[in-house]
Amino acid sequence: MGNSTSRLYSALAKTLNSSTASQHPEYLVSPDPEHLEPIDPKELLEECRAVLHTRPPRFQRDFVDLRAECPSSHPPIRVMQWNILAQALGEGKDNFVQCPVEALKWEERKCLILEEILAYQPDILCLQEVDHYFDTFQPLLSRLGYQGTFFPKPWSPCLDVEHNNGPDGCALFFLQNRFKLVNSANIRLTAMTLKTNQVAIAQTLECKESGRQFCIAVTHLKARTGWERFRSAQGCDLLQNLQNITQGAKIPLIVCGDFNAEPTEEVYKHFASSSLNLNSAYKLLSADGQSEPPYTTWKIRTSGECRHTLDYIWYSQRALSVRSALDLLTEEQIGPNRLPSFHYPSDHLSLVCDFSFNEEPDELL
Ligand SMILES: NC(=O)C1=CN([C@@H]2O[C@H](COP(=O)(O)OP(=O)(O)OC[C@H]3O[C@@H](n4cnc5c(N)ncnc54)[C@H](OP(=O)(O)O)[C@@H]3O)[C@@H](O)[C@H]2O)C=CC1
Ligand SMILES: [Mg+2]
Repeated sequence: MGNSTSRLYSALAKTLNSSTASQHPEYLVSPDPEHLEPIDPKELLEECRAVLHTRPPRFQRDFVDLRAECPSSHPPIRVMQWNILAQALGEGKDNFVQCPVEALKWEERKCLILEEILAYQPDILCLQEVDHYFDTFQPLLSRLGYQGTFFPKPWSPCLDVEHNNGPDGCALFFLQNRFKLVNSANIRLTAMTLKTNQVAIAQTLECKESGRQFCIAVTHLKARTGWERFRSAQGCDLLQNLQNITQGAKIPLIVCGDFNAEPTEEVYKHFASSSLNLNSAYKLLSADGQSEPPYTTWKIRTSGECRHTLDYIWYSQRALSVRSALDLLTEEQIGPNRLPSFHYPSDHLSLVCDFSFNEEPDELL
């Protein structure tokens, strides 16, 4: 084993073993300063693949070119949106009846999540249902060059699960060599003036190459049927916050989230028709550019099969262009037992887009 490999092994092994080594809740343990040196992403990927050697290989997903003729002097901004499935919810609450419990083992599922992130190397990572921020994602991703922010849900349902790892919440990571943080806001969403259990993070970033600023936000709205009006109110509150943060749509905006709402719902319509002038990036994968994908989550619960489009990447359509988007897994790849599985770690698919700034001046938002 070479030096770099053994160094790397200790990095991943440390996060794997931290729960047994600590007397404190795992999520409260600060990373050991000795383990903060940079990691080579290729080496971490190899390490993850070694842990996953008994699992089937990852599925191939291709990027679809959406604006091949779009000339840009700057590299695109790659954004990943992903509800990674909280470990406590997957094991204790979600009731994925066709998913074997062994497929949910954190030691391996963690590596599947990291493998997905390392495979696409996003510049910005917007995650929901993160209940391993402090012990896993923050230490590892910071060593890969990301700056992270975590905002837990005030009353995370993870806390009801025995042997939980702390609350779940939204996390936002960006590559420090590409962006400078200008402004950051943790938002507890309200619904009709009442404080709710759902949160968002919104950050204004400046591209180090182009000097251009934009706002990136991540959220996870209230789940379940019967809560449509509640989600709609949460969406209105988020839009109002984003109006203020973008100085009335002067700053280009990208909003990633698990909205827990189909495109037919009111909250989707609020986002599609807002004065922020947003479009949903994954619509561009459809033949007419007007239809959302047929699913972004697909699972089987005791109540039956749930196939829904709930996850979105919204963007300021006059200021930004989507250069490409990562295709979804096909029904055949997802398989008859649906998600999560030995192949794929979450019940939600990751969405990944490459954005570039349009050449037009900012007033054309
Ligand atoms: N201690 C206290 O005083 C309080 C505790 N709580 C706890 O929080 C919970 C509610 O929190 P809230 O944030 O409103 O939760 P949500 O209704 O938004 O759902 C929470 C999670 O459950 C998942 N989920 C969705 N549908 C189902 C389903 N059919 N079966 C199992 N899981 C599902 C969601 O995943 P996805 O988004 O992927 O669909 C989501 O991550 C309560 O059940 C309680 O446990 C809440 C308030 C106060
Ligand atoms: Mg969930």
